Amino acid sequence: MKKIMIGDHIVKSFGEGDEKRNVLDGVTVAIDEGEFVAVMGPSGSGKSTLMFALSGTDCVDGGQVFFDGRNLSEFGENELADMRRTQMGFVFQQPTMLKHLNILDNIILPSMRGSRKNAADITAKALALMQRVGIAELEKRDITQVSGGQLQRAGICRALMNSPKIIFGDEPTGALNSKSAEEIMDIFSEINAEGTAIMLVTHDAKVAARTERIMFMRDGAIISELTLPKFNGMDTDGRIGQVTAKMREIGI
Ligand SMILES: Nc1ncnc2c1ncn2[C@@H]1O[C@H](COP(=O)(O)OP(=O)(O)OP(=O)(O)O)[C@@H](O)[C@H]1O
Repeated sequence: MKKIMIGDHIVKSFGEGDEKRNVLDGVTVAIDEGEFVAVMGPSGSGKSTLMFALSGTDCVDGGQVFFDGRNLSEFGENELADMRRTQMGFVFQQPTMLKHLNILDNIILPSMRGSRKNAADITAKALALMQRVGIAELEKRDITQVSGGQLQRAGICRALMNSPKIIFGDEPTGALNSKSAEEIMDIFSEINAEGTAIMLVTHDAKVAARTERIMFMRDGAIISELTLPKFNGMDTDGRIGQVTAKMREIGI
């Protein structure tokens, strides 16, 4: 299977002089095309830092990162930003949206920038995505007039606008109630079933149990992994049980 993302002995440090410490301490990780992975670990173990390093959002202090076969260090700053915008999707705990724009405009705005596609095509794509995730009727709504779950669906639409090869999600269900979280995970499962790789950082065993490989981090290193069959809607409790048992075993 071709690797879409490779991190080879990534080192990332913060601080200066005596205060300097490695938040990622030589992490090696590879994600297959179309794979669905989760990263778990205690607060401060380096999960988000790993995600930012792999996505080229932050530069690394050591090691190398490859996306789709290309070393990120070969990219200029603009090219890297362009690649992130067109080939990667990002979903955060709280989608950052502009208050003076409605939901639809927030979804299409990043795609309008520097795009060769015309505005009508971009809008049509956004409306199709909104339909798909169940928020079609909210296109003209203000972002303050929708629920957290609806806003997160809009965030997912925005992330999908350019048909990315990989989606990075940092606690995408962290601010949602359990029903909304499950619905959002259903959407991620669907997106993954269509071939998009997904990497989610999560503290939630229920979320991780929907993926097919969980990397467990502690102190800037991946200390263990758990692989599961691709989720097909069955045996949810058994999968959650496996994740929690593994967490207990490694003391997370
Ligand atoms: N820009 C920064 N400057 C200095 N230290 C940082 C910076 N970003 C992260 N850190 C430190 O790096 C460590 C790892 O942070 P990171 O956000 O990756 O952890 P995490 O595992 O995602 O935690 P959480 O589950 O709480 O989100 C933490 O100790 C954090 O304080």
